[in-house]
Amino acid sequence: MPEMSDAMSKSHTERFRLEGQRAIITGASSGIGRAIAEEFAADGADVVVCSREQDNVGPVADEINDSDRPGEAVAIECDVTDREAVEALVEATVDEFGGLDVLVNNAGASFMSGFDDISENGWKTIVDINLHGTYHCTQAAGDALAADGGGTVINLSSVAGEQGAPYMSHYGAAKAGVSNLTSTLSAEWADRDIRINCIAPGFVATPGVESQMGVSADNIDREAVERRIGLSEEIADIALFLASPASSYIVGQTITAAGVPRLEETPDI
Ligand SMILES: CCCCCCC/C=C/C(=O)SCCNC(=O)CCNC(=O)[C@H](O)C(C)(C)COP(=O)(O)OP(=O)(O)OC[C@H]1O[C@@H](n2cnc3c(N)ncnc32)[C@H](O)[C@@H]1OP(=O)(O)O
Ligand SMILES: NC(=O)C1=CN([C@@H]2O[C@H](COP(=O)(O)OP(=O)(O)OC[C@H]3O[C@@H](n4cnc5c(N)ncnc54)[C@H](OP(=O)(O)O)[C@@H]3O)[C@@H](O)[C@H]2O)C=CC1
Repeated sequence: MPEMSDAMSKSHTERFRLEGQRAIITGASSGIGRAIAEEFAADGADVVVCSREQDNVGPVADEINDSDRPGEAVAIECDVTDREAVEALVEATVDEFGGLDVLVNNAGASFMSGFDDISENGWKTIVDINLHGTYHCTQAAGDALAADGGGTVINLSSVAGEQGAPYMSHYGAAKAGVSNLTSTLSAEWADRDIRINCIAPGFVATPGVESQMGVSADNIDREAVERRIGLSEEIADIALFLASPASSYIVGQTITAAGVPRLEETPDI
């Protein structure tokens, strides 16, 4: 009988835990990124939380550190479109925690507009944050992730990048790029033991979506199954799984998390 690997010899609970892991979560001042940081810290990971404004992300680290979560949090201001700032973020993480095991490329933004009305600067702004931000962070973190036996990258794409969503052509194109980078780079970096996966959420109630679309976590039916809006915690749960050894055989995948398809999208049978 073949010997069990180290990972498989651990209990179910141990394989789902992030104890001792060191993670960077970009765009962690709000919404999905904040929920990921909180869940990772609750599961024992030390987290560096970043966003463009120290005043936005500092309170997230304070809240984690003041709670009974076992993981420690450090807040660092970093705009993911700024390569120097991203390199400083990775360096500061390694200095603070002694290494890096998990990178979550969560920072993202969009606005809704018909294609004809998207200016060149508007297009570049969205591609820059969502796609180039992921490029900068992943490239800057590669060596740190490869050290100490490898690491994990979790990207945030979108259903808009998988199936197309009207009035989001810039965002959908950028997120499709994120999804493709996930599969391409996971093959390229397999020999560095860096496992890369991606989550493509549907609509999730976050401050960003609320400001754009007026939907909030307070006015949804959490028990509903059919095409309800999602919660940040439901996306964070997937990130937790993808970061943990329990998902060790999932590589280069984009996992859609969008509830049940709308009835009108169901084909006739
Ligand atoms: C089945 C489909 C399911 C899909 C689900 C997807 C749901 C959506 C998910 C998300 O959107 S997730 C992220 C949620 N959070 C946000 O979107 C953040 C809110 N937005 C912003 O923070 C900002 O608006 C921005 C998009 C980051 C832009 O801000 P910034 O300060 O960086 O740039 P600006 O100088 O304001 O603008 C740059 C450029 O873009 C043009 N622009 C901005 N908003 C609009 C708009 N509403 N309509 C058209 N154009 C816009 C702006 O005019 C500038 O271009 P120029 O005028 O200089 O040419
Ligand atoms: N909510 C949804 O329905 C969906 C979201 N997604 C994706 O999930 C991710 C999170 O979305 P959501 O939680 O809704 O977004 P929010 O708008 O609620 O939060 C976005 C976060 O990104 C940060 N951020 C924005 N631009 C930058 C930047 N240039 N550098 C660093 N941080 C930045 C913001 O912080 P600050 O302003 O402090 O810089 C904030 O912390 C995004 O990638 C989004 O595209 C995908 C599909 C659906």
